[in-house]
Amino acid sequence: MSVTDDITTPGNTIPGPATPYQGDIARYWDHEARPVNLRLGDVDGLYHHHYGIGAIDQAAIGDPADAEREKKVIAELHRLESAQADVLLGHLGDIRADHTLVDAGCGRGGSMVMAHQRFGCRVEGLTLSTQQADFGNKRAAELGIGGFVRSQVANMLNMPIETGSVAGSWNNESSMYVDLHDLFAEHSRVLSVGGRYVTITGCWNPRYGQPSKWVSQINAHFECNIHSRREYLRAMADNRLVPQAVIDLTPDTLPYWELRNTTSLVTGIEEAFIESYKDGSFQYVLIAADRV
Ligand SMILES: C[S@@+](CC[C@H](N)C(=O)[O-])C[C@H]1O[C@@H](n2cnc3c(N)ncnc32)[C@H](O)[C@@H]1O
Ligand SMILES: CC(C)=CCC/C(C)=C/COP(=O)(O)OP(=O)(O)O
Ligand SMILES: [Mg+2]
Repeated sequence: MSVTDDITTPGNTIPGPATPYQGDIARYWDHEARPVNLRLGDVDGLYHHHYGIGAIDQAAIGDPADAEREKKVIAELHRLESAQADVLLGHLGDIRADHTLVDAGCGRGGSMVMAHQRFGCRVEGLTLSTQQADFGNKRAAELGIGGFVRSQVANMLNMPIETGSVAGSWNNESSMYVDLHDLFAEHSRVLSVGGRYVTITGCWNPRYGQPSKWVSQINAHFECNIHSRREYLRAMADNRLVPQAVIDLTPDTLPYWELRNTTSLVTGIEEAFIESYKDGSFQYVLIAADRV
C-alpha cells in the first residue's frame, strides 16, 4: 500500500458524535489547553495527554533553589510521559514500515509521531475532537510526515478502517470513555489475525471492592468512566484478544505524580491519583493482547 492510498471504508462519511455523551467529550477536548499539557509538549513538539512512568532523574531537575528548576521539572515530566509511550509502543511487537497502526483516542498525536519515528509505518489516529485532529495533522505536516501520520475526527467504536487491515492498535488512556465490549469488538475487527493490541490505562482494583471515592473524583474531573481490571480482561476474552502481558505500572507512575504535585502546573487532580494508587483502589496497567 502506498502512503497516499486511502484505507478508510469507501464512501464512508465521518458522522458527528454518536451520542450526546460523545458530544460532551468532543467539546471537552476541543477546549482543553492546560499548561501541564502544552508546556510539556513545547519541550520537543510531542504533545501527550497521558501520564508518565519511571524514576526521576534527580540530577536533571536540580535542587529546589535552582532558578531554572521549573523549566527542568517540566522537561523531566515530559521525559517520563514520552517514556510511557515508548513502553506502550515496545509491546506492539514486530511492526514493519509497510504496516498500518491505529491510535484509538489519539489526542494531539504525540504517540503517533513516536510510532512513525520508531517503525517507519503509517499511523491512523482517531479522536472525537476537531481541534485535536487539526493540531495533530498540523504537527505531522510540520515534521514532513503528513503522508504517514493522520488524525481523523471519528468514533473509535466505529472506526473508518477496513476489517483486518492493521497490524497493531492501541488505546493510551482513552478506553475510560467507552464501553469495553464495544471497544474490543471494534479493535478485533480492524486487527489482522496475529495482530497486537496494547492499552495503558487506569483501572479500579476489584480487590478493593468497588470504585473508591478517589476513583469517583477522577471520573468527575475528566467526565470519564473508569473500568475495573476484571472488566478489561473479560471484555478482551470475549473479543478474541488474548493477553500476552499484564503489567502493573502503578509503582512506576507514582514518582511522576509526586513530582508533578510540587509544580505550579498542578490541576487539582494530583491528590486523587496519589491517594488511590497508595490505598490500592486504583491501578495503572499495561495490557498487551494478541488478536487470535
Ligand atoms: C486522555 S486523551 C488521550 C490521548 C492520547 N491517547 C495520548 O496518549 O496522548 C483521551 C482521548 O480519547 C478520545 N476519545 C474519547 N472517546 C472517544 C471515542 N469514542 N472515539 C474516539 N476518540 C475518543 C478523546 O477525543 C481524546 O483524544
Ligand atoms: C489514567 C486515567 C484515569 C486517565 C483519564 C484520561 C485522561 C484525562 C488522561 C490524561 O489526560 P491529560 O494529559 O489531558 O490530563 P492532565 O491535564 O491531568 O495532564
Ligand atoms: Mg497531561
